[in-house]
Amino acid sequence: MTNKITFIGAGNMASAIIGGLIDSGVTPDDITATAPQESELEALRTRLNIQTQTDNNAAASQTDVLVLAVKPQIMRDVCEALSDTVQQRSPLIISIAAGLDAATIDQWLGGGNAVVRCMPNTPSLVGRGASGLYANARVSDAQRDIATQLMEAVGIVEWVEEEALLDAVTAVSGSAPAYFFLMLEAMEDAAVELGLPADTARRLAIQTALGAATMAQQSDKDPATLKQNVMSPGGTTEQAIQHMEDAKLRTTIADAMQACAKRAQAMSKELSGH
Ligand SMILES: NC(=O)C1=CN([C@@H]2O[C@H](COP(=O)(O)OP(=O)(O)OC[C@H]3O[C@@H](n4cnc5c(N)ncnc54)[C@H](O)[C@@H]3O)[C@@H](O)[C@H]2O)C=CC1
Ligand SMILES: O=C(O)[C@@H]1CCC=N1
Repeated sequence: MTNKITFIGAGNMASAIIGGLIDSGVTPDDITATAPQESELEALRTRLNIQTQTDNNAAASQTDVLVLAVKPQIMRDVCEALSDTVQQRSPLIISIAAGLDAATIDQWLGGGNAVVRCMPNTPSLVGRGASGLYANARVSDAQRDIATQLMEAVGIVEWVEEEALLDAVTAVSGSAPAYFFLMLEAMEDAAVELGLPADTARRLAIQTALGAATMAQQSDKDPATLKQNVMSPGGTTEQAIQHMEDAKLRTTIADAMQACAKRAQAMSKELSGH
């Protein structure tokens, strides 16, 4: 990628993506990150050798790709302050903010922009991210490729052709690392109840999650078959799974994901004002 990329915001998600880009061979000199405080940028500059800037417009005026990586609640102010520069420079806009639609971002940036909306997740920090992407009508095929390359530097990319489906992406991957962390917490606690030391329980549970995910990824069998393969008739796993089914774990997961997607829709209304 020979484009200049600027990140507005240098927090968790921006630094994860920047780290991945550098690992994948992007020249640090081609990457700029901005934040209001020089102190936050200093660590990133020292660690990754990238360019940093406290002035968003100065950074945006030199860039081909502008990644908006600030919290959704301050996005309007940040975009409106950037709109003149963006109108002059016309970079590809990539917003990673939850619950803010492409049309609203475009409008805050003065209109007529190529906007990609991206829903990443925090495992991007370790190169195991999963991102859903949506492009508005102004985004060219070449710009889609740039967005794909950018997010593939930190994990897998899935494009959706309807913007509303990003709410489902938020439910199945954006927010979902937290579901698995909850499962790890609960398994560790239960194993301690069964007598194991907490650190032993944690290591075993984490390795098992990793192993199961790796098997699911590498096997040509679906998760239902892989589950069945662990369950000997009349054995131990059958007891555990029967308990989860009786407790309606599937319904709980479905309800949780519906609530997640609904919150993404509501945030969109609250933040865009329509
Ligand atoms: N954390 C997560 O799991 C996910 C977060 N997101 C989205 O990513 C975006 C960023 O989230 P995080 O990185 O977690 O937040 P964060 O709080 O770690 O980072 C926000 C960054 O914005 C900077 N900032 C604040 N005001 C600014 C301004 N006026 N100009 C430039 N930079 C400014 C902060 O200094 C900080 O570096 C959010 O919109 C969030 O919805 C999306 C998917 C997952
Ligand atoms: O909880 C949130 O709103 C953000 C978006 C997806 C993950 N974290």
